[in-house]
Amino acid sequence: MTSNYLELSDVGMRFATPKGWFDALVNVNLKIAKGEFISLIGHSGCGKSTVLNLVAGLNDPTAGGIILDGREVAGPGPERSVVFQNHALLPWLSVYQNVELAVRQVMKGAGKAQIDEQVRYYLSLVQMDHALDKKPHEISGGMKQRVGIARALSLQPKVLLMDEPFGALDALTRAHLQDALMEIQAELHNTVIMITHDVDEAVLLSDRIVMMTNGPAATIGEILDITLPRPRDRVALADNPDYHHLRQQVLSFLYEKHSKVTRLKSKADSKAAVA
Ligand SMILES: Nc1ncnc2c1ncn2[C@@H]1O[C@H](COP(=O)(O)OP(=O)(O)OP(=O)(O)O)[C@@H](O)[C@H]1O
Repeated sequence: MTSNYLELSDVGMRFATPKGWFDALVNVNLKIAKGEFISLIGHSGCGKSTVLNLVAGLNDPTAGGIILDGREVAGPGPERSVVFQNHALLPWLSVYQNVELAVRQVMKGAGKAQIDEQVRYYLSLVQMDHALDKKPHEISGGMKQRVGIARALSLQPKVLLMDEPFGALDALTRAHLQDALMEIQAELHNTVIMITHDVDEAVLLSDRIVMMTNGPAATIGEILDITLPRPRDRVALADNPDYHHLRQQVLSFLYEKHSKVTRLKSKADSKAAVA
């Protein structure tokens, strides 16, 4: 397993604003191995989505660069698919057709039967193969998110990017989707970067948690290895002292080392960052 399948080197992002330049990110360095599940966590506005957008190729970094599987990331591409908090299914297409559209994108020239097999495979992975003909408005928010994940996976991306994928769901639905994602991960071994605000979710799902400092000029503060054995069971973890220790380390980073007080200080610093 190479530890630099995806590599962010000295990445910086500076936005032009009406008040001048705004340094959102500075010196972001991160090496991610193939098949690794990474969570990005940090206070609101610290730059998590900016990192994800850079890896997605939606923005170009203003400093440094990003290499994926030996190639520099330049612009968006199907090898980096994104799942957003609010599913972006096409409302006039059925569940099946929404995934079919993505499958056709990566299986150009494939026969109908081959495409059909792929569409059904990815929808069965997220347990949505019972609702192939339903339209998005006929299914729940959790189901829509499942279809969104199936669609993103069906692109067979080198990296799956998830921006708070379960943020809009109720706690029970969220737990079901986290479990589904862990099962899929065990089967497909995707390389994943997921943004979350949920400490328990980050510890449950991740191989490493990347904790970001507060902006402006945010960067990676600490990286925590989550060594809990897999498969992970949320109920069993509730009694696991290692789980509680890891959880505590994330909470300490967020609320002691980089709490709101630090953020107020950073705000004063921001005047220096906005040239
Ligand atoms: N296009 C832009 N132009 C100017 N500033 C921007 C732009 N995009 C993001 N920013 C600023 O960069 C900083 C990081 O934003 P970003 O959305 O990445 O944070 P985040 O950690 O994802 O926040 P949240 O958790 O609230 O979604 C913020 O201060 C934001 O206002």
